[in-house]
Amino acid sequence: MLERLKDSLIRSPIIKRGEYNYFIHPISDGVPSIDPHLVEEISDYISEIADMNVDTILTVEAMGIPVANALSLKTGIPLTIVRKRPYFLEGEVELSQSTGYSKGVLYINGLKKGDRIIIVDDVISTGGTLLALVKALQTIGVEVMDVISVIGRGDGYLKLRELGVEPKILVTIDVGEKGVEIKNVFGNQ
Ligand SMILES: O=P(O)(O)OC[C@H]1O[C@H](OP(=O)(O)OP(=O)(O)O)[C@H](O)[C@@H]1O
Ligand SMILES: Nc1nc2[nH]cnc2c(=O)[nH]1
Repeated sequence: MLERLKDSLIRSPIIKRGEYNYFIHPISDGVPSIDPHLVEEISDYISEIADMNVDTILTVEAMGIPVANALSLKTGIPLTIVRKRPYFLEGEVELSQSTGYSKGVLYINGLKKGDRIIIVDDVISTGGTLLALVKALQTIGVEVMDVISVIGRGDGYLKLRELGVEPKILVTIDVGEKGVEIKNVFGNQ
């Protein structure tokens, strides 16, 4: 399972962002191009393992969008995108995001107390993005039914356990200067 994802990951080129070994992959970067069959393989798999009894699929700009949109089209569930710029709408929630190589601010619009959602993102590394996002969602009173990341590296995902969330990571990798190795595939117990 997830053969296209695994095969494409082990071919990912690595660049340095400071000291950080950054892998470049279509799902996380849109580079060189995104194979729709790869996106379909991933969104099909997510629809089978996630709680899809939700009001909306939530993703984070930018690279969570291709997979989350495919899942939305497949299930007919609306897509909500957390943006990197404000809209100043009533109830907009601002949160700061940090990753292994960047810091930023995110803005949530369109969610209200009691909404049931799943979060779909492309990568979890330090866990900084999803930790801040889940904390903000919990203050709104949104019910986070599942957190899915297509790709996982490092142990940052453990931070989410402080919030009572166990993310479902489809493929866990190791990233060295030489390349990407597959560590685990979700469901491969
Ligand atoms: O677990 P973390 O260390 O937080 O890293 C994961 C985040 O990094 C990437 O986002 P980025 O802000 O690089 O933006 P992009 O999606 O626009 O590439 C990715 O889309 C995740 O949201
Ligand atoms: N493409 C990509 N996205 C990331 N997000 C966090 N770490 C990484 C990485 O190494 N590569």
